[in-house]
Amino acid sequence: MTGLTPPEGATEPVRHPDAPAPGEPLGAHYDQCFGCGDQSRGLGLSARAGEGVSVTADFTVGAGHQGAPGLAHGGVLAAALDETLGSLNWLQRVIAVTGRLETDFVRPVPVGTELHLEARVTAVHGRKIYCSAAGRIGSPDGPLALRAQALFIEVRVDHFIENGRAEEIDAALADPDQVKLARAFEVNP
Ligand SMILES: CCCCCCCC/C=C\CCCCCCCC(=O)SCCNC(=O)CCNC(=O)[C@H](O)C(C)(C)COP(=O)(O)OP(=O)(O)OC[C@H]1O[C@@H](n2cnc3c(N)ncnc32)[C@H](O)[C@@H]1OP(=O)(O)O
Repeated sequence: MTGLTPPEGATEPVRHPDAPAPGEPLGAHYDQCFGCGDQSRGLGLSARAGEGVSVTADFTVGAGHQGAPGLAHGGVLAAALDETLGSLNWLQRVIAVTGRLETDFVRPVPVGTELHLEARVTAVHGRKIYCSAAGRIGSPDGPLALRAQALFIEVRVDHFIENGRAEEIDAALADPDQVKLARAFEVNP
């Protein structure tokens, strides 16, 4: 029992009526995010809305992402999967954080690789959002390098306000664009 199998009574995911159209870039949820933000040491990952409750994202493995010589670090690849899965929030207009992430590393990923990621929600049960993701080398149809199953848990904005370091939370709360973005996720139809 891994906690990654949707229980009886789980339902199909619902695409929010105001979700970005398929192909539309999702942008960063926070400019200091390691995954999608504007950080020199980050992944610089850019995600786009897909069909249904799915997203795609591209990420180029840089020299700063190595584990073994010339190869991507597994933790960095897991972070890229995590970020892509996190982008599914935009399609559902709920805020959710990773509870569990199980990753299969299927083949090594060399530095310089353009990794094409895809993630989708498979089922929802209360606050629990069951998702899967994959990463392919070179093109969306390229060789499979990564596979993941995940459980995200829906939270309120207060999750960040109560738990984040005061310095960054105060700055985020003083930024009207950031507040607007965060609150938009909490208004459901
Ligand atoms: C204006 C200022 C603010 C600005 C805000 C900015 C906008 C933000 C927008 C978007 C942000 C998205 C960011 C995406 C980034 C990429 C994704 C990440 O990396 S997220 C970071 C890594 N993850 C964590 O840090 C979670 C740490 N964990 C926790 O905080 C808690 O454990 C949490 C919230 C996950 C659950 O805690 P509970 O107290 O709320 O709920 P309980 O009752 O424990 O769990 C609910 C249900 O889920 C199951 N569950 C929880 N964790 C599980 C696990 N690991 N495996 C299996 N089941 C689990 C439980 O068994 C329970 O199930 P049953 O309802 O009883 O059936």
